[in-house]
This record gives sequence, C-alpha cells and structure tokens, in this order.
Amino acid sequence: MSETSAPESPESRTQAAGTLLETRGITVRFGGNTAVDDVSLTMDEGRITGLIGPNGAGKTTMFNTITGLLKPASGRVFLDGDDITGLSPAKRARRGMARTFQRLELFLSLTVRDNVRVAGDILRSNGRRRLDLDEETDRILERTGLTDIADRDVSDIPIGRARVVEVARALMTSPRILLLDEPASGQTEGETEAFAEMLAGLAEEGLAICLVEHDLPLVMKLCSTVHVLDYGSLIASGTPAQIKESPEVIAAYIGTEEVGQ
Ligand SMILES: Nc1ncnc2c1ncn2[C@@H]1O[C@H](COP(=O)(O)OP(=O)(O)OP(=O)(O)O)[C@@H](O)[C@H]1O
Repeated sequence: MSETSAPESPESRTQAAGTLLETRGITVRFGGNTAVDDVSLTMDEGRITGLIGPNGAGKTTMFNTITGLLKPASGRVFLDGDDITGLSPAKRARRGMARTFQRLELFLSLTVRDNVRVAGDILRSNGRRRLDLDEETDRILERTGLTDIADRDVSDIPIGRARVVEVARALMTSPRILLLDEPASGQTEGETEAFAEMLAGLAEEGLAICLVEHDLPLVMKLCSTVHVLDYGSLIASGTPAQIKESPEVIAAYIGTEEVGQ
C-alpha cells in the first residue's frame, strides 16, 4: 500500500461509506465453556478489519457464528442491516458472504483452476446464470496471481499459494464480505507481501475483508480497525496505533512479544 494514494473515485467513496456487517452481543458456549462472550463488533465496506487475540480467544468461533456454522446462545448478526442470525451458511453465501478456513478446505486432486471454478456454481444459482464461468475463473486467477500455476494439482503446490487458491475460490462467489482465517499462515515473506498488496487492492474496490491472523505486523499494516478478543471477550477495538498502545491488549499478549512490532 502506498502512502500517497490516488484520489478516490466516486464509486470507491460510496462503497467505503458504511458498516456492512455487525454483531450484537454474540455469546457462544461449548458445554460449560463460554468461547465468545457478549461480543459486538462491526466490519465496513471497502475496509480491512482485523480480528486478533491469543490462541483460544474465540476468533474462529466468531467466524463460524458470523458465517452460520454455529448458532449463538444469544446475540444477533446483521448483514447490511438485515438480521441474518437464523440463515443457513448457504443463504449467507448467496447474500455475499465468503470465507476461507484455517485448515485448508481445497480439493487436493483437482487443479488450481478447477478448485476456483467450482465456486462459480454459487454465482450461477444466485441469478448470474449467463455468467461465463471459464472467463470469470481466468479473471479471478489473474487477479490473485495464480495464472502461472492454474493447471497444477493443488496437492502439488506450496501451502502459501494454496492459501491464495482458497481466497480465489471465495472471490469466485463475487462476495461483498470476505472472512479470512489465518490466510498468511505457511506463506513465505515474499508471498505475504504480494498477498497484502492483493488484499489492499480488493478493499479499495469496495470489498469488506475481515482478517484473523497471527502475523500481527501484517494486521497492523493492512487494517483500518482491529478488534481484540481475549478469553472470549472483546477487550479493545480501534486503529492499529490505538491497539498497540492499549494496556489491556499488551497485558493479553504478555509473553508472546508480538503486539509491539
Ligand atoms: N467445537 C468445539 N467444542 C468445544 N470447544 C471448542 C470448540 N471450538 C472451540 N472451542 C473452544 O472455544 C474456545 C475458543 O476457540 P477458537 O478456536 O474460537 O479460538 P481462536 O481464537 O480461533 O484460537 P486459535 O488462534 O488457536 O485458532 C477455546 O477454548 C476452544 O477450546
């Protein structure tokens, strides 16, 4: 991301204008364990929002609740102002929600291209029946820098690039919000740099991105807002600069030596 950015187009101004996703008072329990405790947070169009916290803080549980894989004990999820708490993951996907998984969920014996192409079915079932899937797949492969390995089996490529394949597959559904669960894990430094540039570009085009990531320098560089979970509770929300200074956040990360970087 460059320091001096070009003037915003009218489109990007309106796209960046507001809250797209909101959670209100989300609580999730597993038996007697409260994994997420009364968490309210927002994610904006055209912005990258970070969701961080030590291991077991509740980040993936929040993702699973937002995407509909888990039902909260209490609380609501809103997309574009609509209460979607009762909707299935498939219906949320049709409304523009896409995600990647911490443990890769790719078809290992299929090529990169076919892994991306399969997601086009969601688009087709979403009223875009005449979409040319081959053309759209090629466009997404190009956009995500995967064209050079498009014909290789996923089992045959490095994990860092397989993570990008997951993002490409999510983009194939033409999402409005993209939730990424530790997408940089396993990437080389060079891969993470290219990845960061791609995410910044996607946000500039209007996409809302939520980033769960243990690579804190990456989070601090990309995100306009960062939410911090600790033992299931939201302990801080703010700009990266505010988060780095927060005594609660520093205390939560003591021993990990990560947050000050
Ligand atoms: N399916 C489950 N059944 C029981 N407990 C669970 C389940 N999933 C998560 N938990 C517990 O909920 C808490 C939050 O876990 P979660 O995976 O959401 O944390 P996280 O912040 O994503 O952690 P990490 O950074 O290690 O991925 C933990 O105490 C975890 O053990």
